[in-house]
Amino acid sequence: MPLFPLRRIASFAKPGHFISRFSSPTSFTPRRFYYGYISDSKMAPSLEPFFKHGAGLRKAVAIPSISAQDENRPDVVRMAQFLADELTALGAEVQQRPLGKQPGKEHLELPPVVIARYGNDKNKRTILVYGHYDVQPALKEDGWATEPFELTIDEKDRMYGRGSTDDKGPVLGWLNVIDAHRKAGVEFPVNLLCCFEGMEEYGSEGLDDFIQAEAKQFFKDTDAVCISDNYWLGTEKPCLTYGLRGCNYYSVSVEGPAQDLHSGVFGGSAHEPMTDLVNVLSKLVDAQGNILIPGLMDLVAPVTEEEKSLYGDISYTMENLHESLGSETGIHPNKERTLMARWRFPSLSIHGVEGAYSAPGAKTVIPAKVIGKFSIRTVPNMESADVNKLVFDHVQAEFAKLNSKNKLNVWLQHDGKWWVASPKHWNFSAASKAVEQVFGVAPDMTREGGSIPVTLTFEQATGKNVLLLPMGSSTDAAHSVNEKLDRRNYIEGTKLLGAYLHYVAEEPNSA
Ligand SMILES: C[C@H](N)C(=O)N[C@@H](Cc1c[nH]cn1)C(=O)O
Ligand SMILES: [Zn+2]
Ligand SMILES: [Zn+2]
Repeated sequence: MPLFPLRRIASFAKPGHFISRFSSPTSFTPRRFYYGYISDSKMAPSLEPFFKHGAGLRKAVAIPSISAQDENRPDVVRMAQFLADELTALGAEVQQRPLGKQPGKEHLELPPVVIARYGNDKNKRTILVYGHYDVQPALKEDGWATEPFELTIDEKDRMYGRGSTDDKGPVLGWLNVIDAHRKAGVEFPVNLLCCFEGMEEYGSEGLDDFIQAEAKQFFKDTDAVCISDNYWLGTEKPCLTYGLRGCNYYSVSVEGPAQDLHSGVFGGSAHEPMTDLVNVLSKLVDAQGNILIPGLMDLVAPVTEEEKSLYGDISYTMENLHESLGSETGIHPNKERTLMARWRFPSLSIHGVEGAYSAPGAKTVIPAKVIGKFSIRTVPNMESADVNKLVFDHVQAEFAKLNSKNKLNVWLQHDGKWWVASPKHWNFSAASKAVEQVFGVAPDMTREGGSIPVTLTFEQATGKNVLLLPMGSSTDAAHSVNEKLDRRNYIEGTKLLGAYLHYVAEEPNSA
């Protein structure tokens, strides 16, 4: 790896250099835009029209690419086109690959996978980066302080908007890195393959088969994989992530009456679906987070003494937990147990009920059919089929105890496997050096409580090491109201992705 690009990237890591031009709209001129230094003192509080991909994040957030809502499918497709156009303008070879019909919703076409290649030099390593361009649902009336699909920057440089941290900010981070190298005239250190999907928040429908099929085709040159789609443990210290929990997502429906009923007329004389459902849901998990499904915890691999010893050194405090919760309602008394609950043990969450009255005001209706939704985050060594059997048997058994004449159905909506990798690989060493360069600290090695279903697929299909390199922080509220990405994380995170690619280029092969 020639020294020159690394020197350039070292200066790129210092405040005030080219990435910071996107924080200085007032001093923007085309001449200075060309890799020009703009002093920090001129930083303006807003991200308005500066540098293409700062503006790009605003445009991306404005597209409500909600994969879970059928009516937003055209927006998801529009978002794919947006990314494809941006990548093409940056000089990448881009394809939008169809994935066919959505299983169970055959009237809907799955959104395309956007794949791209930037560089094709046999003497360079090839890094495959994955991200997703779909987002969770969001409505202003859910409690957002601002419009969810309008990037809004406050006085503390927090950039609010659905998808800002999960995962449009990180995806655009990769594009920013390409753009910055082109503008700076710095040779790109690796060949980059991109794989950006539009169904991650709905269980990555269709992507596994695509990755398997392309492993020896489009992805064949891959030397390592990097995914930026999770979060730091706190707000100050970056981390590298080597594990994820899996996710089995279930629906349970209860139905009886032919239509909704007047509760004054029929209350007390008919079995009520909502009452049955609430009873069944209450038998899944207790208030301390203990899963009540018999046999489920027996599937979990025992925690070793060596593993336990890793938790003490992680930079995390109960204050970090409280800050990201926005309250002091954590279950466990200390950081070790809290982190184990998040990374090492399964959890069961109840997400909502379809068909139940949820608008403000008092409506005295008995819903005729309700569908409860819950998911289980899985960990080693839980196999999806075993989990499903225990869940289905338990739900049916609890329903039977109610002696209700209603009808219950329970089914799996989607599942994704847990993943744990070895961080002793050049991919992780390169990222660790990049963190030290950009942030001046060694990263924590973490696992993540959330799920990225295709991580394991990439590992198995390519046979290569996978690294998770997060950009956002613990207070970003991904999936929640007021999701945000701090401008600092966006800027420094973009530098981190760029520095990582330079270290990848010079890191020796792992033993
Ligand atoms: C960690 C990642 N950014 C994420 O949010 N993943 C989702 C994936 C998922 C699984 N089932 C449905 N979506 C998550 O962990 O909820
Ligand atoms: Zn995500
Ligand atoms: Zn997500």
